[in-house]
Amino acid sequence: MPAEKRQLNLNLFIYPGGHHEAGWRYKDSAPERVLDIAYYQELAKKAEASKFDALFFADGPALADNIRYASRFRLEPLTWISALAAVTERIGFIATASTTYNEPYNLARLFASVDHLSGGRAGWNIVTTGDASAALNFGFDRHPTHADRYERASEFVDVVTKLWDSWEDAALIADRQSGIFADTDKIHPINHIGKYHRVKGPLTLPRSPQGRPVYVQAGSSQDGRSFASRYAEAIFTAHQTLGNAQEFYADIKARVKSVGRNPDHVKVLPGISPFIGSTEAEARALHDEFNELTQPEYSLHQLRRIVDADLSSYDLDGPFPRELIRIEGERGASSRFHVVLDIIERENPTIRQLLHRLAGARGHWVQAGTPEQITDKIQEWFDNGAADGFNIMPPYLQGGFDIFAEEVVPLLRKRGLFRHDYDGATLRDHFGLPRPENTFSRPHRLSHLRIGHSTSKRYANT
Ligand SMILES: Cc1cc2nc3c(=O)[nH]c(=O)nc-3n(C[C@H](O)[C@H](O)[C@H](O)COP(=O)(O)O)c2cc1C
Repeated sequence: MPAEKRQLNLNLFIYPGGHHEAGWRYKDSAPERVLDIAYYQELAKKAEASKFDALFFADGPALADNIRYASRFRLEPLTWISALAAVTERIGFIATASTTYNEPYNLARLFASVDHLSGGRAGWNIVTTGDASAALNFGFDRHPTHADRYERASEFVDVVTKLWDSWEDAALIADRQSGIFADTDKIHPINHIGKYHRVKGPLTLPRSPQGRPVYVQAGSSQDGRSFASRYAEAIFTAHQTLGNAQEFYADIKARVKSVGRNPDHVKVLPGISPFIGSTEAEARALHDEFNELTQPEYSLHQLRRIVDADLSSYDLDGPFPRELIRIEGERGASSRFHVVLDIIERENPTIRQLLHRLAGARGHWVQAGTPEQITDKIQEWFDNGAADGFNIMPPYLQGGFDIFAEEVVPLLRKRGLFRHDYDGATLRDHFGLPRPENTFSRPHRLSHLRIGHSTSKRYANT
């Protein structure tokens, strides 16, 4: 039997008004529905009918500071996905949550609850939060540095992992006859004392269907890559060229291998925002139509956030003043800054051209073409060591997704690149990821467990 052909993983990445910054203004958008659960339930059902792996929701714990011009409010993702899991059966849900502005115990409970209630369909996009203004919502004077945020993130994930393992799989018995509901010998405190967190445990509920929700990571800096190689099972990333995406893909897979993990168990998923037309000219005209709807005040503000240069007094149709950009410090550590710098150096755009390049998807790959051309591009990256799948980022909703589902998905199937139906029931099944062993159940941890055992008895009696 020939080995089964490698399959793409596809997530629908949802921004309420679509990914193009002016998407909410497009005539076929529905900005009046962006707080209506039925709107997202329709989308989730459509993505499930197309057999997508998951829906993905970004987040940050602060209001975007230019909400005047863009549909960039933020619903809380775990609340959001709970309501979507209730009306779907197979599709996964990936919710973003910050390790800088949460506590591990609360977050472990939230995700474990969603994983249980959805039957094993939860994923966690682990972010450290780039938006410094979030600090002011949590009683801090200052946003921690890039390095400190990643250091805290590592300890945070270690704690959450231990909490998710604190009930062994066999701990839940519910035996009417004996009257034993749970085997307390199989429920362990974690007794974590670290630099950032002190957590006794155990968690308030049994191990979840997937063992742990799928660990997703979305930072591509050096710190981000090293974090990803240790923890991530799927990686979201933004690239503009095949070459850059290949470099990232090869680097991540090598790092994963070097820490003794299986590179096939870490899916690299760049973003693509497709403008689709029945001819290339029609697709380009559609893209132009969106760019006409952009508002320079918003676009300049967005650019300033990435490159920290004030361009408001410059002629938008003049050359981009490269000399304003400084690479050192925090900014130089951020991967999105380098994506933008790379566009400036490669394409030498005017300021307006750069604003339009970024308006589509904030530095993600924007492609305008026929369904055939979009399919070719996806296949090119998939076949040439640049991607295991993609975050599909429709420029507007819902039509921007509908056309991808109706026109591109069938072509991907025809080429044998995408599933006709789900094989399994959980998000891990869709991504081809194993269910992780429980760290408390491993034979070599038995001596440790004995210590935990006596403590767990104490816990049980209090
Ligand atoms: C597809 C994608 C989605 C992301 N979603 C979020 C998000 O929801 N919240 C967030 O704070 N950062 C998000 N990020 C940003 C990264 O998590 C990270 O903070 C940023 O890239 C800076 O980190 P880095 O310098 O390690 O790349 C996302 C990045 C990508 C590529």
